[in-house]
Amino acid sequence: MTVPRGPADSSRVPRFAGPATFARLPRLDEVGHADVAVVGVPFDSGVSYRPGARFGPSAVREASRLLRPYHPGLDVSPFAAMQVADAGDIACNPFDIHEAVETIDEAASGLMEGGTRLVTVGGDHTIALPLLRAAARRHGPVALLHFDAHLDTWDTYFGAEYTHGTPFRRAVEEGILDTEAVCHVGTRGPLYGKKDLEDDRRLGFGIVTSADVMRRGVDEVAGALRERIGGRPLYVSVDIDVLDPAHAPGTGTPEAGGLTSRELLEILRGLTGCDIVGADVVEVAPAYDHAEITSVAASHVAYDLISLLALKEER
Ligand SMILES: N=C(N)NCCCC(=O)O
Ligand SMILES: [Zn+2]
Ligand SMILES: [Zn+2]
Repeated sequence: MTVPRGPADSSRVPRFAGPATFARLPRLDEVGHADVAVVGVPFDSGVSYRPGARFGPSAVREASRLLRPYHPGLDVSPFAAMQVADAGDIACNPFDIHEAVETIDEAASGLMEGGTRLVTVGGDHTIALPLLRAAARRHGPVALLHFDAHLDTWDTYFGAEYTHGTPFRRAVEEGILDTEAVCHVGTRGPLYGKKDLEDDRRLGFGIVTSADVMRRGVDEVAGALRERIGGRPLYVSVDIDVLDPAHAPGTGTPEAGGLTSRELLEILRGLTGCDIVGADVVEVAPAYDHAEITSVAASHVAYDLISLLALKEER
């Protein structure tokens, strides 16, 4: 039997028919081994404000039905260049965050055996910590590009160490990030105090704010990021709230003054040549969405990340 590859043929099966996998790709159990697996983590017990990101993975899969096989901006057909499959969802405990973090780490590590790279769809930002642990176990401390309205380097909320506002402080404490190359992109909005920024700087992070992107432009920003990252193994974490609420209303902690989806996609496309070892797209909360604005944006972000991985495969 031939192993399926790439999306179902949309001239034979309408895009809107059948159960949703990401981009109508085959399931991992149908292909055996994948170069890249898209995996959902329907977990949102770490949120500090609006809940609902547990429904992100299924919303992003639904919104990804219209993605097409060729990426003109990057000149690549990602699903032809490599085997990309949908690994389904990691089922984790919604009542016990510590257990969920362990489950995500173990499941991600299992999926990465044999060299599969993961593009994970959340879920709230808590999940980045176990995903980084799994990435670092395989690659050593990784460089991090973190697209977000928020720093997510706060210490604790209500005494809790694992929340969607704290994954990157934990990651630095654990030594799983290469702090020579860790950077937030798109941050903005009110903070708890000036100390948030001082702590963040002390942890090693660079910041390109949302306003910096507007003033400097996407090409200059992407060039500077590329230079800082160099040849290091790179993890890319995209909190969809990096986008302006006009471009991504369906999220839990929206902040005015964000990136456009065009700016975000163009910065990502500027990362060609970086050694991306894993990525996530998190914080899509479909209950606050309209007309799939947010889940369509997230599906395109995931598609661009997969396309960058495909370019790496082609070289
Ligand atoms: N959306 C994420 N990941 N974090 C937001 C935390 C903001 C706060 O609770 O103040
Ligand atoms: Zn955020
Ligand atoms: Zn975040």
